[in-house]
Amino acid sequence: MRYNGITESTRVDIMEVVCGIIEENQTYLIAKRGKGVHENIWEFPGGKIEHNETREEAVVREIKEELHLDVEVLEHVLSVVDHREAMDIHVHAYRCRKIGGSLELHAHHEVRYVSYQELYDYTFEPSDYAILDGLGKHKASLATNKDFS
Ligand SMILES: Nc1nc2c([nH]c(=O)n2[C@H]2C[C@H](O)[C@@H](COP(=O)(O)OP(=O)(O)OP(=O)(O)O)O2)c(=O)[nH]1
Ligand SMILES: [Mg+2]
Repeated sequence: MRYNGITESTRVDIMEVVCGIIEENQTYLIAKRGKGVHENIWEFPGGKIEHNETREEAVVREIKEELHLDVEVLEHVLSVVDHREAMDIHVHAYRCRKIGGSLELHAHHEVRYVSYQELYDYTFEPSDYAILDGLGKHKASLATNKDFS
């Protein structure tokens, strides 16, 4: 069978995932994955986009479900593609700000707020290092914007 000119054997499924980079006082929230797939890997909280929701809505929902925090999405930072054997994972990363809620861990073993430099001391999903680099570039451009404090 063919899908848009691509044979079935080469067709790659795509999983669309969002994650939120929650900033607080020049630090960023990272979370250590709990029991299940990729346990103990550090990540930015998030997950799969559901039908009929925007990426921004998915960030807000996932962070509420996983950490019981209310966040406001500030802006898109970067989207990366992780080519896995079974599928391609598209990860869309957004800067966020906490606006409410009290931390509860529903999907992770632990969270930490760390500085930008400290992020590189942790083991993330391979594709997340591109997000760290993108965040660095984003920070640099924001620093030149006087409207950003
Ligand atoms: N949450 C999150 N997932 C990431 C990141 N980078 C990355 O490659 N992924 C991958 C890991 C997973 O294979 C995939 C799906 O994310 P997830 O496991 O958090 O999805 P979810 O919260 O919807 O999980 P579930 O309800 O299906 O248990 O995305 C990241 O920074 N944050
Ligand atoms: Mg998740």
